Parts: sequence; C-alpha cells; structure tokens
Amino acid sequence: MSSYPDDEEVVPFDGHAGSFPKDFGYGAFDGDTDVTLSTTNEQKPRILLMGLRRSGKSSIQKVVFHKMSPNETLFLESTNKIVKDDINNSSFVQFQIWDFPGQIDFFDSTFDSDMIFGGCGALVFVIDAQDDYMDALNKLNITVTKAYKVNQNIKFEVFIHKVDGLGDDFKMESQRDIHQRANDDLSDAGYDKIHLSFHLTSIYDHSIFEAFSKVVQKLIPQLPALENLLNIVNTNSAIEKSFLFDVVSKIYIATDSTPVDMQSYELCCDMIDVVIDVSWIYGYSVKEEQETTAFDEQSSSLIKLNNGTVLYLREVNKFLALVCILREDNFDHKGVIDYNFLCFREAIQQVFELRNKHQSMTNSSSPVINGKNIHGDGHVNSNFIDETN
Ligand SMILES: Nc1nc2c(ncn2[C@@H]2O[C@H](COP(=O)(O)OP(=O)(O)OP(=O)(O)O)[C@@H](O)[C@H]2O)c(=O)[nH]1
Repeated sequence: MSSYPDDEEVVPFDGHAGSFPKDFGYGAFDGDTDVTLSTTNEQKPRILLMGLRRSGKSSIQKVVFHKMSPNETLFLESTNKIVKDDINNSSFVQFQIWDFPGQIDFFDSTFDSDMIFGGCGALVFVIDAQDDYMDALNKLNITVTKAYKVNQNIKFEVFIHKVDGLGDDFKMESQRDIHQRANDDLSDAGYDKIHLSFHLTSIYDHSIFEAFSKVVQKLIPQLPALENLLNIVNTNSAIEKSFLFDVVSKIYIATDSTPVDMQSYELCCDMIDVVIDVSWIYGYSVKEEQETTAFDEQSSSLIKLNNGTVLYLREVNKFLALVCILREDNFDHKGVIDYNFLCFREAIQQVFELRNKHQSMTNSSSPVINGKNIHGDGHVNSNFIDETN
C-alpha cells in the first residue's frame, strides 16, 4: 500500500516564545530555504494549523495524515518548533501543512506575516472545546485579522475540537456560542467581511476526517468538475451517494451534490479499511521484485448490507477510489454501472491531465481537451449510459 513519504521537515526552534530562527524563513531567508519555498513547494497550497497550546493541532495532523491511532496522541510532546509536512499522495491532494507552536507571537519582529500568510490557502484554527475558550477566541481574532490583512483569499476554518468529551446539548451550545462570539469580535474590529467556517471535530471519530475533507476540497479548483462527474455517474447508474476518496488519508476530495450524512461517510471509510486489510493479507504481487501495494488497478469490492444496500468500491487511480452506495435492486445492471465507471475514470484522467498542463488555470476558463469541453461550471461532456432508461 502506498504511504505518505516521511518528509516531515522539522525546523529547529530556540524555545523562546515568538522567536523564530531566520533559516526557517520568518525573517530574512537564507538562499537555500528561499529556493525551496519559491519553487515547487510554493505552488502547493499551504494549510496552517494554529491555536493555543495543547488544543490538539499536532494530534490532528498525525491522526489524519500519518495514521497515528488517537490514543497514541496522549504521548505527543508539545510542539516548540514549526513542523512543515508535505502531503504528496495524489495529484489532487498536494499541499503542505504547517503545524505551529501554540505560543506563537504575531507581534514579534521576527514573525514574517507576509511570508507566512501570503502563500496560505487555508488557516485552520483549533479551539479546545473541553477547556475555557475565551483566550482561544482572542487569539482567533488576532490571528484571523492579521492573516486577512496580508491575504484576503485565505479560507478560515475553525475546528471546535475534542467534542468527544461533550454531551450533544453542550456541543451545540458551545458551537453556537463560539460562532456568535467569534463573529461579534470580528464585526467589532471592523472585519465583517471575513467568513469563518465552523466544524465540530474529534480525533476519536470520523468527524476530523470529514472536516479536513471540506478544508481540502476548498483548495481544489477542479471541484465543480469532479462533483458534476459524480452527479452524472449517480444519475445514470441509479446510485444514491458516491464519494471520491483519497485512499491513504480517507478524506474525500469530492462527492455528489446530495447532502453528506455522517453514517454513509463512516461506512465508506470502513469499507476502504476492509479492502486494504484484506488486500494486505491475501493480495500478492505478480513479480517479486515489484513493489507490493494493497491498492492497485485490480482493486474493487462489493459489500451487501442486510438492509438491502450495496457498497461498491472501484479503483480510479493509484491514489483515488470511487465508493458508491446504492440499493441492491439497482445493482442488477452491474454491467452498465461498470461501463459508466470506466467513462468516469477516463474523465477524471482528463481532469488530471488538464491540471498538470495548466497548473495555474482556474476553473473559470473553458479549456478543450481530447475534443471534450470542461466548462467553468464543472460541466463535462461525456458518454455515460443511462441505466435508468
Ligand atoms: N479528548 C480528546 N483529546 C484530544 C483530541 N485531540 C487531541 N487531544 C489531546 O490533546 C492533547 C494535546 O494535543 P497536541 O496535539 O499535542 O496539541 P497541540 O495543539 O499540538 O499542542 P502544542 O504543540 O503545545 O501547541 C493530547 O493529549 C491529545 O491526546 C480530541 O479530539 N479529543
């Protein structure tokens, strides 16, 4: 099975709050670091993880992207250096995560906010919901306003985190209160235009994967095209719900336009685990010298549930899987579903090619590839067969 490259880059930090070494790039860059950031890495969207100490930033990063089990995070040491993590597992999901120490001081003269926030795609601010959150709200306000001044395109995502320890009523009440206070603080400071998105998260269930899926999706310019393709597959194959999964992280990079319910998402995540585990045990590589992978072009799986529902998984490429939920009765036309899947896979391939060719192109343009139009609204001309006819 493919796994994330172990390319975490730990930057030494002298331990003083708010003081950052120059070679990290907060102050003047030295030549080497500057080159790294301004070339290939610079093109990758950057996601910043910020929040007070012990709010759970490193745990989130480790659980979602490094397969750490939630219980192991109890032993994580406090981050006193900035950790840059390259996420390279698929052509769509390519970004850097920067995990910041909780004690960061934006007013320190060595903090280069232009450099930090300038190339940032999303800023995830983590609030510990099990703790008093007043300090966290102050820090959120300072962080967001500072970042917005530098870069107005940043997506601000607030994770109301560690909600596993809270009852349902308290959870909802905390979310309402945090939402209200955070927005009031921004209006008082004259920043009504800043939009904050809120997510209730915990590393002990799927909520953190779901929240991160939504953060990552906002950084994928091709999202409308992907959603539209999934809608077409669903309509023509009588599928109720479909997710395009990044197999390693189990974040979904796109789904159709029907609402996501947590149970369906969890079922699909569990299915990926089952497929990978079974493949590891019973899969084999044809040639011994070939690198064995648990997920390859042969990967597909069908699980029939006792409530008349079918889960169907197909490999899209080395990193992505399509997982669909449909009624068992509608699975009679498996041939048509498989044919439509092949059309879907081909279309996805074209989106990938387009992305590679035109890295800088946004989805507002209407390029033509292989004689098929991919329009800015995500409409893709395709050859799907309508099973419902
Ligand atoms: N109950 C619960 N505990 C969590 C959750 N996420 C993290 N924790 C715990 O919170 C503690 C702090 O987590 P860290 O990930 O080290 O926090 P951090 O924000 O990186 O801390 P600093 O590095 O000091 O800034 C650890 O003991 C984690 O096990 C969660 O979703 N639920």
